[in-house]
Amino acid sequence: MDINKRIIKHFTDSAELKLKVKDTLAAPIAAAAQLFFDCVTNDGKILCCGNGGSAADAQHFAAELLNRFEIERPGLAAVALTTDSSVLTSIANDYDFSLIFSKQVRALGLPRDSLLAISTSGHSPNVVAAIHAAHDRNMRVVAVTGRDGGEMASILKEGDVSICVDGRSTARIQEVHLLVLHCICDIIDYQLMGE
Ligand SMILES: O=C(CO)[C@@H](O)[C@H](O)[C@H](O)[C@H](O)COP(=O)(O)O
Ligand SMILES: [Zn+2]
Repeated sequence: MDINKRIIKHFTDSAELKLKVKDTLAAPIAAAAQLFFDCVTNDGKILCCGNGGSAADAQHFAAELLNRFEIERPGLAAVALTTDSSVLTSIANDYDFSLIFSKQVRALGLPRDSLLAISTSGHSPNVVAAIHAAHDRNMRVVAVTGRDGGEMASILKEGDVSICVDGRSTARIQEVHLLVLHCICDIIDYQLMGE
């Protein structure tokens, strides 16, 4: 395949996956936006985690809530658990990499807070552990996953929200995840400020 054809296939595959899942994901995306809206308007904060590209997504979402998305509004309480290298390296060094997020959730999480847990496989042990920690802290969870949702989808509780992108490629799933997170930002802004 020549390079131009490869590039066009990436664009086509990405657009096709977005169109394939849009109807199925509309309801869970709306539910996630409502959960986070209720959280941040009741003195709660959103803790966000994921690995690799999903760590970038967690940071991207936290920045758009804490600072701004597309309109002017008050900053909203969201924190990425992926950014403090001292915290991350000390937990991984002294305990285990699988605990880098859950230890932060146990230390920072309150029942009025919520967790955004992102994983394309749904199987990353540190994200799974963060969900268990959030449940132990009586927090609600929004799981943004791919494929069949993996272990993450199976451990969610009543009141949590599962947004599972039915795709096979990690990159394509991540591209839908970013759109999902932008939809959530837009709905929260709309609920707060109107058109
Ligand atoms: O961005 C990419 C691939 O597009 C990678 O960095 C990817 O996020 C990493 O391999 C992650 O460790 C994958 O973890 P997960 O999505 O299965 O939880
Ligand atoms: Zn990537």
